[in-house]
Amino acid sequence: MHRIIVLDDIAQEGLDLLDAADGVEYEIRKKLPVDELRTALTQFDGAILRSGAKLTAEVLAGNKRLKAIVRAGVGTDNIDKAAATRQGIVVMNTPAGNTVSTAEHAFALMLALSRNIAPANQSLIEGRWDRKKYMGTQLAGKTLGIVGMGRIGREVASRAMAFDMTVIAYDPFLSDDQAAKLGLQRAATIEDLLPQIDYLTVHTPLTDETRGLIGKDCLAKLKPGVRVINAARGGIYDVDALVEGLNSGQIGGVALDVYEQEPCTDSPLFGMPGVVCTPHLGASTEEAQTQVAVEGVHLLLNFLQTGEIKHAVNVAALDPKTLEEMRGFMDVAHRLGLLLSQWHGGGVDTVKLTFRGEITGKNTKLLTNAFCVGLLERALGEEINIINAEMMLRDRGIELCEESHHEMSAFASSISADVAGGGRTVTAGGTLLGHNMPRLVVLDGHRLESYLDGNLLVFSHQDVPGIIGRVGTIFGEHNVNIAQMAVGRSGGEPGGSAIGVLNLDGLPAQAALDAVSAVSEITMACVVQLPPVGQLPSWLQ
Ligand SMILES: NC(=O)c1ccc[n+]([C@@H]2O[C@H](COP(=O)([O-])OP(=O)(O)OC[C@H]3O[C@@H](n4cnc5c(N)ncnc54)[C@H](O)[C@@H]3O)[C@@H](O)[C@H]2O)c1
Ligand SMILES: O=C(O)CC[C@@H](O)C(=O)O
Repeated sequence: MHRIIVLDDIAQEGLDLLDAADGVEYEIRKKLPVDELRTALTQFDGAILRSGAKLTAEVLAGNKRLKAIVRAGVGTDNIDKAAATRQGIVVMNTPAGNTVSTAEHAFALMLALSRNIAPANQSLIEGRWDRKKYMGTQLAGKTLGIVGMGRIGREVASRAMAFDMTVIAYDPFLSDDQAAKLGLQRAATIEDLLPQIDYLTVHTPLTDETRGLIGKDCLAKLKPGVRVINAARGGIYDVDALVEGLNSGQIGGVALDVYEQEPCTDSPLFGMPGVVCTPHLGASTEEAQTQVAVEGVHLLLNFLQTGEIKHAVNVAALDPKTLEEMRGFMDVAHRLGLLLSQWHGGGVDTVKLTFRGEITGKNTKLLTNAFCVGLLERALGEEINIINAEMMLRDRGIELCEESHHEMSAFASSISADVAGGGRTVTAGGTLLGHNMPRLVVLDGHRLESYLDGNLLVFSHQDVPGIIGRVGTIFGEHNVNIAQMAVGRSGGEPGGSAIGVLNLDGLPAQAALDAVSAVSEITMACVVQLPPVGQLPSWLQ
């Protein structure tokens, strides 16, 4: 049974889907204090929320059950994504469901500012007929500056053009070609845009870069009387600068839907002339809320029931078809990680992964993540999965580098990994035979073909006659059956170094290992434990 917690109001259509889903139960728990929220979250597999609940690092700390968080909406700034990633929790959003509603709200705010809708309404209901006082400006013929030309920015732009406005936009990802296709002008920098516009609207996420993006310096570059709108995130405009600009007349009007701290019932801007504010209503339409709730619930159910990852903001997407295609090689990568963590022995500083052949045409990030899980899971146990593995590795100061070479080696596709640290570098290469037969094909420069399956004895030795026989005898004496055996020599010539890999039916006793290690030609021997072939970790099933 998958348990889902609903942390904010979501549309009934979304709840109906939860009611109808097999093997799912849900609880609606809103506005929980931090301690209760932390405890509650430990009892659920998935969570769905809007912008009300705050999933901080503190709230997620120590949670071993939660696997997915879905934001029914766009902005995920109320979720600590680094903390979620570290705990292996996938965070997904519904990027497009409220785009049009939010663009329309930004536009409504722009119109409200231009025609003094809010103060004129207030004055009328207070008994005055102030037609002269509320003289407005028309939008046609004016220039709108848009910072952030993603989904919402583009919808605002097309509406502005329909109102006969000129649009100038700044977005680091907007090219001249795209701007031309959209019928607008591209500004190379925000500073270039500011002196040319009559209205300014921002449609960026709140990031370290956009926090305080429009502050005193920027506002000073505006034409006097410019009207500014924010239906993106509080914090993008500097509120003190807005107050100062309104007082000096540099700014003609301010419309806000969003605030640095929400809920926000107190702001120096509230009540100032020329200010109109709404309580984060951009996405509050029936249409948007139905879309984000339905899409969000589908995302959560699909993830919990099939492992599909779509619209994730902290990991690569993983749909069932890709998982099916990649499962075999992800299994190889995971087994190589497990093997090298045991063969290296610990104290890893760097990891280099090389992908060759056909597999490079696929999403090799999945292979990287699967390898990292294998490398770390003996140390970190069930806490690690393909969502958090790379971050966990980097958090431990381990450098990771990945290379892809389209040309094939001896195999249609192969993965090789170099793991270095503490003065020792170990290398393993693997491939997949058929759909589900993972093979080790190189170990520390020695070519071989060994099953990546179950308990292995790996031993490096001098390539002289009699070694295999002696190891076989020792294991015979200790009643350990050898199921398969592979030996590889460096350079292919006899007499150099060699590596043996034995697949054992059981784990050898320490006395057997000591006896093997005591053979003078054996330089190193180690038992490597891998899952039996066909036994997949939960994230690969
Ligand atoms: N008021 C609401 O209810 C409401 C509803 C939906 C979304 N939002 C907010 O609107 C934001 C935008 O939503 P979207 O769907 O258009 O997102 P989006 O990802 O499609 O677009 C964001 C754009 O901002 C650009 N950008 C990022 N940093 C920038 C910078 N420093 N300068 C200029 N451009 C920059 C990006 O390149 C991208 O094109 C969301 O992040 C969310 O916070 C608010
Ligand atoms: O949940 C809401 O209504 C706010 C949504 C909006 O801010 C978003 O980022 O999608």
